[in-house]
Amino acid sequence: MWNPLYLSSEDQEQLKKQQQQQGLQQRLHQMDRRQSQSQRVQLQQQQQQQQQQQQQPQRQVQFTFTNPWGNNEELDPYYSSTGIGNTGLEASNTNPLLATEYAGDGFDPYRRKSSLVIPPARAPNPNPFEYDDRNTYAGVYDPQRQNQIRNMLLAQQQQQLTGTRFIPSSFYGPTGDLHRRQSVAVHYPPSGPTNLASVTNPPAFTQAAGAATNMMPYRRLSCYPPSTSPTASLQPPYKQLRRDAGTQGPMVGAPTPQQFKIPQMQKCNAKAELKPTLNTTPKYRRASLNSKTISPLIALTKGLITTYSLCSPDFSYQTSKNPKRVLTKPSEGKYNGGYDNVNSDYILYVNDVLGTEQNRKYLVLDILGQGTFGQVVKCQNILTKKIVAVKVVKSREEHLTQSITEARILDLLNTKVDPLNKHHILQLYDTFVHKNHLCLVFELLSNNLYELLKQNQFHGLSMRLIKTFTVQLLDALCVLKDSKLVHCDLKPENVLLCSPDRPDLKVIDFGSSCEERRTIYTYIQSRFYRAPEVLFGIPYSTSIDMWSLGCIVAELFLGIPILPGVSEFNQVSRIVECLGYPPVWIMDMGKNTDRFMKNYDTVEGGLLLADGTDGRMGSPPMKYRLKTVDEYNEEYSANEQPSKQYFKWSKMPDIIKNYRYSKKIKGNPELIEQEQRDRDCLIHFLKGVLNINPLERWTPQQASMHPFVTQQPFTGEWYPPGTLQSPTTTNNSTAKSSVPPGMSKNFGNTKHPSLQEGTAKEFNRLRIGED
Ligand SMILES: Nc1ncnc2c1ncn2[C@@H]1O[C@H](COP(=O)(O)OP(=O)(O)OP(=O)(O)O)[C@@H](O)[C@H]1O
Repeated sequence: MWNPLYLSSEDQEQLKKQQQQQGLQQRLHQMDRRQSQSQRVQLQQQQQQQQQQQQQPQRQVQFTFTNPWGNNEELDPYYSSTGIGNTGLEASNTNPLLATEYAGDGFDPYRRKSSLVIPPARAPNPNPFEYDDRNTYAGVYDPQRQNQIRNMLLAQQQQQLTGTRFIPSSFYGPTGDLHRRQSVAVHYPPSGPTNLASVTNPPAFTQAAGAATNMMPYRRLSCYPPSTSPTASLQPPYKQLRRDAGTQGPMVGAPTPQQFKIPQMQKCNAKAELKPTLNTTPKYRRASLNSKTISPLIALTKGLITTYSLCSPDFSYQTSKNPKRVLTKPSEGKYNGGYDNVNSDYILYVNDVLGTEQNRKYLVLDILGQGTFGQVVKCQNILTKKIVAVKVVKSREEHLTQSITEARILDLLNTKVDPLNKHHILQLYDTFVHKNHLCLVFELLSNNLYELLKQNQFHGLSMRLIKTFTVQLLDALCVLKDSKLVHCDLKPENVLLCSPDRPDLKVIDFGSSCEERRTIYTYIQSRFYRAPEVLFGIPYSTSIDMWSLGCIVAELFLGIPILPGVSEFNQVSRIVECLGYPPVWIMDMGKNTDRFMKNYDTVEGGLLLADGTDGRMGSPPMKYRLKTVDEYNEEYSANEQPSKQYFKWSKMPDIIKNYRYSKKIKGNPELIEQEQRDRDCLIHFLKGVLNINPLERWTPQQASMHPFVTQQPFTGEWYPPGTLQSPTTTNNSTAKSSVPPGMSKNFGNTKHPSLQEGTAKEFNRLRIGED
C-alpha cells in the first residue's frame, strides 16, 4: 500500500476519542452559563471515565517490562495509581536492575521512598592541580615513559607551530569562519519571508516553487548540496504527489488523480484477516535502479538515496559531507590551533576519527561523560569494530601528568594485580596521543551508581542489590589495599555497571589515585565522601577509601547522600552531628582543626555560648567543640548557613533505623521484622566503616567478613577477627589525646614529610574562598 500519510487504525481510534473528548469539553463550556449543576457533574464524570479508559491500556503497556533474572511483573500499582512515576518510572523501567529480583524479598524496587524530592547538589570533585603550587608530580611507576610521552606531545606541538591546520571546506560556514562546523540542529533560515508551507515543504516540492527562488532551496538536514537543489521541474516524490492529486493536473510519470485511488484502512482483528493483495506489476514506477519493484518501505528507508537519485539527477550523496554533531561544549576553538576550546578540551564531533595508526583509529560515536580531566566518548575501533570508551584528556600539562599516572596505575592493576579481570577494576586497553591530547582507551561500561539512583527517583535500592554492590566494591578495595594504592575519589559516579541488565560493577577513574607512601595531595576526594582525616589535614592512607565506601553504601540505602556538606565546615559539622567528634589526637594533629573547632586550652573565659551551653553535639571530647555557624562566619567573613536537614533524625543509626518502610511491607509483620534485622546489620556495618578514627576503621578485608556482606545471621554483636572490640564500643568514645603509634606527636607543628611544601598554606587560603 502506498500511502505514508494514511492513519493506522489505532491512530484513527485515538483521533475519534480526541474528537469525542473535544465535543464533551465544548458542551461543558456551553453549559457553564446555561445548564444545571447536576448535568454538569454528570458530564464531568462521563469525561473522567473516558479519560480513564483511554489511559488504562497505555499504562499497562508502559509499565510492563521484562526482568532478565526473574518473572515478568508489573510495577507496583501504587505508583501508577498515584501517578508518582509518570516520568520517573518510565526511566526506572529502563534499568532491569531496579526490577524485581534485586528489589528484595517480594519488595517493589521503589520501596524506600525518600522524603526528599530534590536531592542535594552533587559534591564537586576537587581539582588537585588548582591547589598545588608545584605541579611537578611525576608518574608513579615510570617517569622515563612519562617523559617519552611528553616529548611526543612537544614534537606534535612543534609540527603544529610550523604547519597549518587542514580544515575541510565543508566545515566553513556561510561567513567563512574557521570554526564553523555546524551542528545539525542549526538550520539555514530562508532569506525571504517565511510561511509554514515553506518550512514544512521544500519549495521545490510545492506549487509555489517557481516563485520561491529566493528561499533556501533545501530544508534543514537536507542532503541536497546547494548547487544541486531540486527544482520545480523535477518529479516530486509520491507523498507530495498524493497530496496534490485532485488539486492539479497529472505530472510527469505520475498517475492521474483518477488512476490514483487512495486505499481505505480497514480494521483487522485477527492475523487471518490479513489478505495482502500482491501487485505484481505496479501501475507506476517504484524507486529501484535495476527497474525491479521494491517495497515503499525499502524505498523510503534503505533505498532512500536511490529514491532521491531517481527523483533528481543532480542529487549526489557523500557521507563525508554530512554535517557532524558537535559533542563538546563550549564548541568554539580557542587553543591548540583551534582544536581545543577554552577549557583545553578537544572539540569532538560525531564521526571524527581519533588516532592515526592503522589499528588504533577510533570513530567517535557519542559522548559518555565529562569530568575534571577530560571527556569520555563512546568510540568504535575502525579495524576491529570493537566498541570502547575513550577518555580524551585535556591538553594541560597538569592533567596530562596525572592522567599518565592513571594509565600507569591501571596498567599495573590490569597486568600484575588483576590479570584475570576478576576484581572489578576498569580495564585499560590502549593509550595514544591525538592532537596533543592523551587518549586512554577503556572497556565500555554502562551507567554509574548515581545515575542508577536517579533512575530510581532517588529512592533507596533494595537491601539485596546493596549487598551485591558492597561485596564487589570491597573486593576492589582489597586489591587496592594489597597494592598499597589509594583511589582517592571513590563516589557513586565512579562506580559503573558493566551492563544495564546485570548487577556487576567496576571501579573507574584512577585519575586522583596515588601510592600510599606518596600521598602528596591534601585536597582530595569529593566532599560528600571526604574522610575526616582529609578534612582535618592529617596523613591519610587507604582507609580514606573505606570512609567513601561507607558513604556510598549509606547512599544506596537512603537514595541520597548521608553527609551532603555544602562546604568543608558544613561537611565537618554534619560528620560531628551524625557520627560524633573525632578523637582528640586527630584534632591535636590536624592542620585545619583551628578552622572548624574551638579549643578549650586557647579560648579565654571558657567555651560557653550565649545560651549557656557549650554547643557540643554528639559525644564530645573535653578539649574541643565545633565552632558555631556565627563564629565561623565572623571569623572568616563567610556566609555559612545552618545545615539543611534532609532527614528527620540526625544520628546515623537513627536515620537508617527510622527510614520509612515501603507501603508493601507496612502491613506485613514478618517482612517488617526481616527488614529491621537487615537494618540493624547495616547499621553495625556502617559503624565499622564510618569509624571516624582511621586507625580503628575496618579494612576492606575485615569489612568483607561482616554478616552484612557474608549474609550470615547477624546476632547483634560482631567484631573483625583479630580485634577485641566491636565498633559499637569504640566509636566516638575515642577521646584519648595520646597520639597513636606511627604518628608523630609534633605533626601539627612540623611539616609532615609526605606533604608538599607550601601546599597546606595555599590550600587553606584557597579553601576559605571555596567555602
Ligand atoms: N569506561 C567507561 N564506560 C562508560 N562510561 C564511562 C567510562 N569511563 C568513564 N565514563 C563516564 O564518564 C564520566 C567521567 O569519567 P571519569 O570519572 O573517568 O572522568 P574524570 O575527568 O576523571 O572525572 P572526575 O571529575 O570525576 O575526576 C563517568 O562518570 C562515566 O559516566
